[in-house]
Amino acid sequence: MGTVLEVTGVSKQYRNGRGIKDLHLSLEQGNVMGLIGPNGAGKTTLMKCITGLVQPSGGRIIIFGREIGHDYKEAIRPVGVYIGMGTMYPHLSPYQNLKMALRFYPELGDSRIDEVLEQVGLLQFKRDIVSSFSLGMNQRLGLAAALLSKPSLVILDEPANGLDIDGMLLFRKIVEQLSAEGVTFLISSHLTGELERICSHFSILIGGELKFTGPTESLGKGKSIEDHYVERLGGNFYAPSNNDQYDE
Ligand SMILES: Nc1ncnc2c1ncn2[C@@H]1O[C@H](COP(=O)(O)OP(=O)(O)OP(=O)(O)O)[C@@H](O)[C@H]1O
Repeated sequence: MGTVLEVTGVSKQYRNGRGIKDLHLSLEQGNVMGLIGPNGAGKTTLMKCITGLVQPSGGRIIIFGREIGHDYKEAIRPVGVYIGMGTMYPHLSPYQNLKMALRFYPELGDSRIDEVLEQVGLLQFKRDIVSSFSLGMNQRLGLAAALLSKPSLVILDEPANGLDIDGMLLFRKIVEQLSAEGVTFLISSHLTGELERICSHFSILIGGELKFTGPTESLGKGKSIEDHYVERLGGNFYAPSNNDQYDE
């Protein structure tokens, strides 16, 4: 088993001073890493840095031995990503959206679209218009898009939000099956109970700083991820500021 992702001293400071500070994280092949933290902790920012959607202010990110700052195209090739809604064209169907994404993977045929839509339970809605989709259906489609290229590292930002019970079971099954085949996952979520079921490892991010990273089995007997998280907060429940200014 090799190292898939190495995040070394990664920081991102937005102009409003917020962001993430000096994060160190490492994922081995087949790991399912859950990323938890309060609203505004920096989970999405970290994922955006890893996938090159945001330029870090410092540090190094290496995916399968390739540094994304130097060799972005090759480093990102084995990565499947779903970071939030709004990445699909709403006036197009799932088929049309995925067909566009498939252009970057000439080795994969059209049948791959049906395969991933089937996997996430959306095949019957293949020709519907995405703008008619519910939150859960959008989440399923995002997961399908992330899996389309048969990635070796899958990065999912709050993929379980809005999923119904069937969707949750499907999601769990997909993660279990693929990780058993050696696919590595980084998944952010507020659903700690769900993460406990699927994650081999978890990390806690609070106020842009990593407070814990380690195997789920290192939780003490009878202790949940939520207990661990509350301990790390040290009773200081975090309230995100309401004067967010969005800039790079
Ligand atoms: N483009 C931006 N410009 C300025 N500040 C930003 C930007 N994006 C995020 N931030 C700030 O950086 C911090 C981390 O945000 P981020 O979205 O990474 O948190 P998160 O952990 O994903 O939160 P949530 O659980 O609410 O999705 C927040 O304080 C947020 O306001």
